[in-house]
Amino acid sequence: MLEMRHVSQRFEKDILIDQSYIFPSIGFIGIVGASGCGKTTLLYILSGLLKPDQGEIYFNNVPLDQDFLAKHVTFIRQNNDMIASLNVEDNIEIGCKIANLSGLEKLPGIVYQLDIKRCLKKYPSALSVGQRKRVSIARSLLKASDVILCDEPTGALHQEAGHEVMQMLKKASSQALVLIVSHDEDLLKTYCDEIVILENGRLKGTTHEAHYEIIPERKKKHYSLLPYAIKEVMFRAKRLISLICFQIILLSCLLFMVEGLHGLNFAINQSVEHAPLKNVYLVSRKDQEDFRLTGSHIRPHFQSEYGTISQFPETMIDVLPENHRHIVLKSGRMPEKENECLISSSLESKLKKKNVTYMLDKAISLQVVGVVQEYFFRHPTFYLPDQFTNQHQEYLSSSIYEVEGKVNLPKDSQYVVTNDVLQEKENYEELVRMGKLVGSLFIVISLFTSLSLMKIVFQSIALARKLENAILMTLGMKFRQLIIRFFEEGMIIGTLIILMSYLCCYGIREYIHTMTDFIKTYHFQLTPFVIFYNGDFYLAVAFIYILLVGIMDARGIRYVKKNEIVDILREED
Ligand SMILES: Nc1ncnc2c1ncn2[C@@H]1O[C@H](COP(=O)(O)OP(=O)(O)OP(=O)(O)O)[C@@H](O)[C@H]1O
Repeated sequence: MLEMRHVSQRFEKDILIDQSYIFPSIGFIGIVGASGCGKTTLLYILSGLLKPDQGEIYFNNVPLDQDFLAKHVTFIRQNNDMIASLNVEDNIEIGCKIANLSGLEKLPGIVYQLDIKRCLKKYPSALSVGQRKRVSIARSLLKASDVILCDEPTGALHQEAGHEVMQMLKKASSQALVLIVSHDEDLLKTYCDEIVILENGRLKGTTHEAHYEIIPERKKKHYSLLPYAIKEVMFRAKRLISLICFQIILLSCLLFMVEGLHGLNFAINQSVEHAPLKNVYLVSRKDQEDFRLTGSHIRPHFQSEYGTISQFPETMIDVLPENHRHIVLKSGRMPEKENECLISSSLESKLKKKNVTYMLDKAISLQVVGVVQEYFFRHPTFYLPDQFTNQHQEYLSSSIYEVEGKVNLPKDSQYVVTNDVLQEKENYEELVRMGKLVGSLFIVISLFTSLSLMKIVFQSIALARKLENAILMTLGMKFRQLIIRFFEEGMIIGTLIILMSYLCCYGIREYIHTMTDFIKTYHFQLTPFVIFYNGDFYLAVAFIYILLVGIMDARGIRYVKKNEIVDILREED
């Protein structure tokens, strides 16, 4: 039983003046009145969508709460009361799903009764006005609404269809209170049990005796509205496609840049780790004078530059350290005799035969017995064994010493200590640091730009969906549910973008892997599927990004303020 107690409402004029009225629990009641007298406003007040200036509405002697609309009411409007992204079946079921009411199994019977089976998979845009009304009535029947509020349901229908709708509503009124606003008094007189006239803020009709009944609680069933969010995203795909593509390109670039820098760092470290001379320090005096430095793992520097390898005049010649366990050979073995040597892998392809000639004071024949694996640093080098220098003492310097290992280095500050490998590492690291700085700047600027773009797109979509969201609220959707819906949609879009970006990035990596020379040099380490050591980074990026897109989309809720629902609906009317 729906009851008004001392309800007053005023806009520019009085719509309702201290009105108390009791509607019956079931029955078909028509509401008539001059245009602009407030009939639609009365329906909004009775549904709970509009809080009156004064007074209160009671349903079964209880003031309306926020569940009233969802649980007990179906609002049938003259124009649009359907969700464009959902087909007819979803549009009928959504009433129950929003309110978490069971009873979906009744759908086939209701569809048959209203003769809309053929339309079930159609979208609202493909329906006639009459079919739309049938869908709205089906929604109210499926939900077993106690109150059905109809605002000019036959307004846009031709006569025959109007009668059909009235017959259906009449049938529904045997189990519910159907309140119908119409200008067609004859139609109302034909079908309605009673007619109430709204005039000068007063309701003229037969108010009923208070008769409260206990309405048994409807069986609850929890439904997820996520499938509807997915359908909404698909429905808006055309508007989102350019945004999504832009985001994918941007994110792929960012990920690829991070990958590149990360790979570069990795490759540099690996290169240092296995560089033959990584532990060899050259020690000289600041004044360049000769001196004597003795101790374990210390030897005079071999001045290899006094001679060249005849076939490779530009290459470097170094002496292998005593401790060479860290050296990785690509092929062959370590030298065991004085005339055996190693070459770095960048020389391998140029070496025609295993024997080379070292032009020192005389021509010395060397045999290449192994190839040193190179990582990031690529230096065409010949590595001579320690024994070789023993045979050519005249080339040992007395002003530069080679010291293996940091612990053996002299502490005195008059010495100059250098290590080519570490020096090179520092130089490259400096470059990577600069790359990171520029990269971070690029990331911040492009993220800011792309998020601003996203904001504009989401804003325009949210504005276009104002009416649809208001309709969802007339179906009983609560503000909280609407925020979650927006948020879910944003997360779906974010997830889509992230997955596509990772795939795209993975694709680029795979492509680069086909360029073997490049990859040998730069060692890209892309791990888009969050498996390896930088997995945490990708997971964090994905999580933050998806959350951010969800929040940005949820901000669209500000265009559907609770107290503006009625205004949005009125704008459409
Ligand atoms: N939210 C609002 N803000 C300001 N004025 C409003 C608002 N809602 C309704 N009105 C005004 O209240 C009056 C009643 O409007 P309402 O739409 O309820 O009348 P109605 O009887 O349904 O009219 P019609 O029969 O032409 O559809 C109108 O003058 C309208 O402009």
